[in-house]
Amino acid sequence: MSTSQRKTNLQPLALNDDSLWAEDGDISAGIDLGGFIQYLAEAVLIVSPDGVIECANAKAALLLNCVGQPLIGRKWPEFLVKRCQQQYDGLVKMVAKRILSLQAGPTEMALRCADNAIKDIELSVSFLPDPEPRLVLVMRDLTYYKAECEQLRLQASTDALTGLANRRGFDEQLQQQWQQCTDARRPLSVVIIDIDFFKQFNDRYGHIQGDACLRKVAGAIVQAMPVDAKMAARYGGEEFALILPNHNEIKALQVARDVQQAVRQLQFTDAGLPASLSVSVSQGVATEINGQYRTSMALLCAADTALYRAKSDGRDCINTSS
Ligand SMILES: Nc1nc2c(ncn2[C@@H]2O[C@H](COP(=O)(O)OP(=O)(O)OP(=O)(O)O)[C@@H](O)[C@H]2O)c(=O)[nH]1
Repeated sequence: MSTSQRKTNLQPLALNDDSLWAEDGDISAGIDLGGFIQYLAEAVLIVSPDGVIECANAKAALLLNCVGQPLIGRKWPEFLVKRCQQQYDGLVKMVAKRILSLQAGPTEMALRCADNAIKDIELSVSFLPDPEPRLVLVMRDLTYYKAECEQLRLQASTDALTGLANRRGFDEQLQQQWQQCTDARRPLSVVIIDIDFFKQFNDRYGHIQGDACLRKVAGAIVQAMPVDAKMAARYGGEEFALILPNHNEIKALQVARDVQQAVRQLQFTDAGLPASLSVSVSQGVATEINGQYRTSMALLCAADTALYRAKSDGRDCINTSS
């Protein structure tokens, strides 16, 4: 390939192609790289192989929270958090040994900006071998993207009506707690809580009031939860569930009694419903303590069976799997 072809056609060539380094031709000859990168939409730095910043565009200064401060001559890796400095050094070493191709990334890294703010970025590194090796770093700010991902992750595991965790959040947390408690041979209890005669409530007062009732019951459950409980979730329509790590059956039963009391005391007069109206819940409790359940799902099934018995025992009561 002629030098003139290479000037206009920057393909990802292999770095172990010795001709790239041996030739005298300047791949960027005629291009004012410092001026050129000012026109780019991305944050771009041009650095020497030992990390000294030679050019930076305005977007890069903005990303590094360095506007109005000198960037040229500073060591670029100092803007990376420690773990990423090692990662970046490794990358450059591989380039020096010509293991990597001309481009690397995008790789997720974290910046420590001039004002010490930490920013997640995606970094792409391209290598300009001629006339002397330089690295072109393109950085994309992931702050907005990460916040949005976190927001979506939270939404995906939250019940919109009550603000409690939903079934997905519950299942994930139960699996985690199951692992931790069984590994450490500590007890783990689950409680399933079901509102009694909720269909009648809906039929009599309407679904809007039914929704308000679900929110009130959720609030009562949260209020009754001990601080070391791991999660209260809306498990289904009018069903809730608790994950109680380090709770043996006696402790879990006490939590269920507290929930029972908190729900019994709920008032609905603020919603214009009769002062005499009360709501109750039936609950099933199951505890894993000595390996009697093989999986978290088996533990949950046992709590569900106990709940079923509480319903047939007349409701507003608590049953255990033992
Ligand atoms: N308002 C409202 N109602 C719901 C929601 N999800 C489920 N439900 C209602 O919950 C009721 C559950 O009825 P059932 O399964 O018969 O249970 P129940 O009437 O509580 O009877 P028992 O559980 O046997 O005491 C149904 O009427 C559903 O429509 C919801 O998000 N909002």
